[in-house]
Order: sequence, then C-alpha cells, then structure tokens
Amino acid sequence: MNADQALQDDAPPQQEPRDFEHPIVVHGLRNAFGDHVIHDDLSLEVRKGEILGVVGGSGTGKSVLMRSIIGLQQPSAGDVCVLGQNMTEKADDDEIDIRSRWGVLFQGGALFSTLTVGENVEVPLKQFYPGMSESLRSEVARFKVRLSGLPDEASFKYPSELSGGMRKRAGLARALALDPELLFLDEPTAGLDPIGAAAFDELTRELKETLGLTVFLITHDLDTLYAICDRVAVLADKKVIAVGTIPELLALDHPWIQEYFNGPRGRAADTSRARQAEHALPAGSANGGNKTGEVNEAGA
Ligand SMILES: Nc1ncnc2c1ncn2[C@@H]1O[C@H](COP(=O)(O)OP(=O)(O)OP(=O)(O)O)[C@@H](O)[C@H]1O
Repeated sequence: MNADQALQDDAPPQQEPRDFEHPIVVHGLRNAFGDHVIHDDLSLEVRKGEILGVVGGSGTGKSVLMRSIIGLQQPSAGDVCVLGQNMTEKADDDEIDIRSRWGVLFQGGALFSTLTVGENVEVPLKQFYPGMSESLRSEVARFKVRLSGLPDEASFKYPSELSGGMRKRAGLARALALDPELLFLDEPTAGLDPIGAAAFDELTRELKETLGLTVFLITHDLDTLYAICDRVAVLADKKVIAVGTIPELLALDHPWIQEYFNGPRGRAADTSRARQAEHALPAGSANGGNKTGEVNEAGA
C-alpha cells in the first residue's frame, strides 16, 4: 500500500452533535510562525475511547498540534472541533466549559514549585468549582493523587521533593482533577527509566479503561506505542501522513515510517512487546501479533 493511500480524507469534518464518536476532529489545519510553516492542510480524527499515539521527527509540530487542539495556539487556517465545540469560534463561556472537560500533562509536568502536590491538584478545582468547600477540595485532590499511583503523603510534598517519575504522576493527578473526558499527554515517559516508563504506560492504559478516557499521547517512546496505543498518527511533511495500528503503518512504504518502526529500536521494541505478550498468555495461545485492522484512509 502507498503512503498516499492512507492520507486523510479531504471531506470537511462531520461532527455528530452529541455522541462524539470522534471527540477531536481537525481539518485543514495551518500553523505558521512568520514564514516557518509548521502545518499545512493537516487533518486528523481521534476516536472516542482510544489511545492515539502521535509520532514524528523532532520539530514536526506535535506539540503545536496539541496546543492548537486545546486552544493555546490560534491556527491561521482550518477547523478544530473538540467534543462538538469549534475551538476557533468559541465564546468565552464555551471556552471555560470545554476546558473543564480535558486534562493536560505538559512536558516537564508544569507544576507550581511553590505549591504542594495536593495544592497543585486543587488549582483547577478552585478555578472551575469556586463554590467547593476547602475540605472537599482537599479530599478530591488527595484522591486524584492516589489514583495517579502516588502514596497519600505525596500530597503534602513539594515538586522539588519528588523524583522525576513521581512529578509526572503528580502532573497526571492535576490533569485528572476535573474528571476529564479527554487526556492530553505530551511525552509522558521522557526522562523516565525503563521500569518507571513501563509503569506509567500501564497506569495510562488502566486509567483509560476504567475512566473511559480518550487519550492523545505525543511520544518518541516506541515501547509506549507498542504497549498501549490503539492507533498511531504520523506527522511528516507538515501533515498527518497516516493513521493506523502499527502493522497497518508498517504496510506503508513511506521511508520515515519504515525507518522509525523497522529501525533497530523499532525492532527491539516489537521483540520486547512480543516476549511480554507470550509470557502474559497461556501456553500455546501466544501468536506474537499486534491488533490488526484496516488503515482508515479518512484517518478515523
Ligand atoms: N511559539 C513559537 N514561536 C515560534 N516557533 C515556534 C513556537 N512554538 C513552536 N515553534 C516551532 O514550531 C516547530 C514545531 O515545534 P513543536 O514543539 O511542535 O515540535 P515537536 O514535534 O513537538 O518537537 P519535539 O519532538 O522535539 O518535542 C519547531 O520548529 C518550533 O521551533
């Protein structure tokens, strides 16, 4: 199959009014800084309940895409629709409503260093639920801290007193503060040791399954892609050039995709995932394969 065959559909987004089969729909996106064009006619649809991995070389605009989706980057053209809300046409009230329906873990965690972990988690609660009592707010924050796999006492620590992995979990606790439907993770396992990264992947998968989250996950981590992503979107040439499961992407002849997944690191990640799958399954039932399906040429 040709990479061109997996290009996004040119049709304008058909956003369902209430059920949001695709809670994120991006169509014809253009972003530029001066004459540096980052995205040109980029389209992407994220399915409800999936973990979508977003990959691409450094500087291809993964973080700018995420910022465009959450309204922190005003695109020069195109439409971004999140949970039925057109992000380029929203009124102030709409913006407040929609921002309470997603959580974001930025690269580095972006925690306030002068606040404890618990107080950090309370920040969005104070902002969106100003009438909530102090004791309930503190209780909710402590629950989110535990939900993120941190011990209760971490709520009372400052970010500087935590390890890198714990800071990521604290950032995740804050992202979960408002019971979001969508979770945006920007390189969540960067800087973690392999065991910490695998534990964070497992936590992401568990949270997605138990809370019914849709996850937009930017990563360079091949292990994460193999372990938890339902589909992967590839950014190159200012666009999303393909979206699909890893086997579907491997069937494309795009050189970057081939080098990325079939290079030494990609093969190692695949082998390691296959070994883990074999150990996890009863004897004789392991087939070492990934989930398969069709590359959706509309990116959906
Ligand atoms: N506010 C800004 N002003 C000017 N240029 C910017 C701005 N934000 C991002 N860029 C540029 O946009 C390009 C894409 O940046 P972005 O951070 O989205 O890349 P990325 O794919 O996430 O990279 P990485 O994988 O290295 O994190 C880069 O060339 C970056 O320098």
